[in-house]
Amino acid sequence: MKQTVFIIGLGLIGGSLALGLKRNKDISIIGYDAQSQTLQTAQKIGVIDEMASHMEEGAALADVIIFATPVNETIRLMHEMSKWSLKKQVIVTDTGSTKKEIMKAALRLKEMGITFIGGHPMAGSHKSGVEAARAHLFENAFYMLTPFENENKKEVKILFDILQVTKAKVVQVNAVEHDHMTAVVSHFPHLVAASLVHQLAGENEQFPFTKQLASGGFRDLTRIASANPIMWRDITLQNRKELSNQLHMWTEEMNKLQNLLLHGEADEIETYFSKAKQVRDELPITTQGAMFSVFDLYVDVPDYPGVISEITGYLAKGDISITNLRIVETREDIFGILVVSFQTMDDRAKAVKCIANNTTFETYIS
Ligand SMILES: NC(=O)c1ccc[n+]([C@@H]2O[C@H](COP(=O)([O-])OP(=O)(O)OC[C@H]3O[C@@H](n4cnc5c(N)ncnc54)[C@H](O)[C@@H]3O)[C@@H](O)[C@H]2O)c1
Ligand SMILES: O=C(O)C(=O)C[C@]1(C(=O)O)C=C[C@@H](O)C=C1
Repeated sequence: MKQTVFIIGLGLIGGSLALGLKRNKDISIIGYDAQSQTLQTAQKIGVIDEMASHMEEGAALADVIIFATPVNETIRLMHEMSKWSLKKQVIVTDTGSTKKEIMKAALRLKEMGITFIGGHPMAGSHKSGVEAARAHLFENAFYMLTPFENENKKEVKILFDILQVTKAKVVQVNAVEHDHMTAVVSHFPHLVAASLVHQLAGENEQFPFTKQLASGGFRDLTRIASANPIMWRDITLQNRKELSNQLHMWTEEMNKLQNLLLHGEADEIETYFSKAKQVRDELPITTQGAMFSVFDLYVDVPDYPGVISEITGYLAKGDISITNLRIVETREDIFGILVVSFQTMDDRAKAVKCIANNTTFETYIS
């Protein structure tokens, strides 16, 4: 059955969803973005099938409406939506990183008989904008749905089926639990990353060389601080209660560490690091083989048969030896899924050029 999906906000997430959903030939995508340049680019590079000249126009034609806008803007638009004319059976969803406030705003839609199912794909990047959109962004990532409890079972199933083509692992959670869990693994780490960068910036006057020394560790820890500030302003404001609790716990943890250091408690410090290492090493991502050695290269490739031999073929032609090759089956904190290892840094640098010359796949060095 043909379905029309209307996506509002064609940035990294809206654009990636459009590309992912378009793999299903029965889905046609109408798009809208507040930035006319973005809307035109989305049409030009084939992210959407059709442009809506304004939101109500696209909404009236849609079987599914997806808000992929910053979360405060999504709430504002959900209020406006109550004035739009929509298809009777329309399913409305979003991609926002917070869910409690969004579901609160959805109560008004519910009273009007409009089905709203909260959504949040746990995959993304510090990049934003339609140019960064990728059809395969959600492959193997968790995609959380937060319907109203015990309601809309039929519509949840329809949305679940539509999302299957993105190859995400679609799961249902409750909005309050969602905001607690994402505070721990996503929102609070963002505060920490930003604060570490500020701490480095504070060194600039007296020790300007410090920032040049920021290599692997600092860069790994702070990559996410390069993300869109407006998006993160909205997320952290909406989830501020959870973040305040996390901050409180973190402060206690830091005080505990400070004490151990001040008293030179060598054994306890070692135990502290050992426990952290154990938990970190047991995270799904590392058991799935994502550990990297010094000369690993992450190649952001779509999941289709033959893609590995395509890459290794180009490297062989370029006379570049590889020492290992593996697939990372999650996109939760790194971009590429194909990890190619090299014996030397020089080989890896040659591989970056070789892949850029022969493909459009992006490469990353963790
Ligand atoms: N970036 C991530 O890693 C990530 C991951 C999962 C979910 N999310 C969530 O998805 C949503 C979108 O994030 P993104 O990374 O795609 O951001 P983005 O900045 O790449 O894109 C947002 C787009 O929304 C448009 N927009 C803003 N206000 C609008 C309005 N009133 N009407 C129409 N368009 C409007 C912007 O012009 C922009 O093109 C956010 O709610 C975010 O919390 C982000
Ligand atoms: O990989 C990144 O850069 C992200 O920040 C992605 C990330 C995350 O924290 O994991 C960020 C916010 C989203 O709501 C979901 C995913």
